[in-house]
Amino acid sequence: MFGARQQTSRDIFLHCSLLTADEVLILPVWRIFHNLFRHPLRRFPGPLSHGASRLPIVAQLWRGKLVYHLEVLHARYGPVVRTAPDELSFLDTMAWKDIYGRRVGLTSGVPEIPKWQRFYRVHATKGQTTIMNADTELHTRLRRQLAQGFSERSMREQEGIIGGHVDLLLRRLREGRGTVVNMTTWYIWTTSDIISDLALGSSFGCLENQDWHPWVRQFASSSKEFTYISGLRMLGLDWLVGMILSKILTLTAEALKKRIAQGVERPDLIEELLKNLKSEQSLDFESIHGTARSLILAGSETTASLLCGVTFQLLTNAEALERVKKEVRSAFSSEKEITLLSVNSLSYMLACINEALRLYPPIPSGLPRYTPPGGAVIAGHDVPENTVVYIPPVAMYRTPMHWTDPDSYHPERFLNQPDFANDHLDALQPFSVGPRNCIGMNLAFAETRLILARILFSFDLDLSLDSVNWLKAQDAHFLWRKPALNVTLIPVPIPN
Ligand code: HEM
Repeated sequence: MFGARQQTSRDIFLHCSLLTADEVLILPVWRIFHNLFRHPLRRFPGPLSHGASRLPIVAQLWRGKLVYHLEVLHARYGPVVRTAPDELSFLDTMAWKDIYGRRVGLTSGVPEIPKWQRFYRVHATKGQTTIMNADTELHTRLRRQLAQGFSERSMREQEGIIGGHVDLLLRRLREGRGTVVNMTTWYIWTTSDIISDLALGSSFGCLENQDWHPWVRQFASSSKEFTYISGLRMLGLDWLVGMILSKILTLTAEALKKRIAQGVERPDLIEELLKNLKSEQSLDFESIHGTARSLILAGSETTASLLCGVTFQLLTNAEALERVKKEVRSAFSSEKEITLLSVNSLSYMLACINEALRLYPPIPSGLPRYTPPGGAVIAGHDVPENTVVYIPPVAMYRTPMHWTDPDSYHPERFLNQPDFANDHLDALQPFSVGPRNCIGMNLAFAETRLILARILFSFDLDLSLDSVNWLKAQDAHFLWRKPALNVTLIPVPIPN
């Protein structure tokens, strides 16, 4: 009996070692064979190596070069490319609506294509659900409750909070008169202070202290880690992710608890979520906390990138800089006149911002969706179920398929100039489209317009020599890894 048990254990051990060998050798070979010769996506164009395995894409992601790599692949293989065994990348403008623009709910009859959770779970703590990764039902609820905080009316009420931080930024920049300042840092500090004030009820205080808040510093330096985690998930190594996540995520729970304890009405982004905290419809604390953190993650680095991008483009395009300065300085006679509302009349400056979004989209990486049972039709292609699909923004915004002189900065393309009549302006969707598009778009535009107009009104700017190549070959780890953007600011005399 004992012998038989021993025999069984040995059998199991042998079997396990065979299985391991299987996994290491036979399964991958079989899988590669399957991916290349039997997989339903085999008819789509793309490099053999990418059709065989996801490793080449993950390697580019980890190197921070994926956004450029996708540009090269599309230039070589056309508007649809098989970028991994079960993955397609699209450059057709119709794909925006087909991938992201599905309507939720019975009236439309077409459900949304869900987010690819292997990618989206990365930003949550273990098991935590946020607006970014919630299923359709919870997402609809969260979005409805948050929408109020992002309405036109709320933004007018928030002007005091936003304006206060912008005033402080301008004061700090004046203090450094004539010296070289790193605008990357000032912009990140400003947008982080604004969004923390609006999402948590108290500001991180970076501008006040002229120093990094630990959370902001951690996020600014952790985008690379997020990409590593993302890649591990894509390769199916979730257990490793669990170990790493708990180390790099800091919780903002304390600030939120204080905001709840205050109990006051405040025109911020989470007022509506907190009002319902005690009702049956309410979300639990962790979901609110996760969502508040998502707001900060989504709203700080992105808006700072847009500000950096437009500043850099203007400082390297003298004609555009002169024209936008003239527009701003002739529209206002004092800083006080520059408000969230009044900046909307600056049509050339708005075109400059749009063109900066094209050449430097704050979210340069594709946002992956996963086709549901039955598959989907995308840009006229029948795509089978369980396929990862996305639009790669950098490739989309720089392809000659959609843009005249795509690598140069021409704000005029957004002002109906005949030279750019063949441009496909609807290819540019930096805030995405559909039910999961950016809820903070108006806020991002408002902050960017206000800050840019105030800076252009108050300073002459000069790019430092060491920042002339700021944009060239910047790595993208989901978000850009922005180096220092060094600029000299000369205060313009204030008119009497
Ligand atoms: C220039 C700045 C910004 C850009 C380019 C941008 C872009 C985007 C994009 C492309 C998405 C879709 C993400 C996806 O499909 O996974 C998104 C979602 C989101 N953004 Fe923004 N964003 C910006 C600023 C902001 C700001 C200031 C906030 C304010 C809190 C914000 C909050 C959000 C939220 C909460 C979502 C998720 C929406 C949902 O799932 O319903 N974003 N953003």
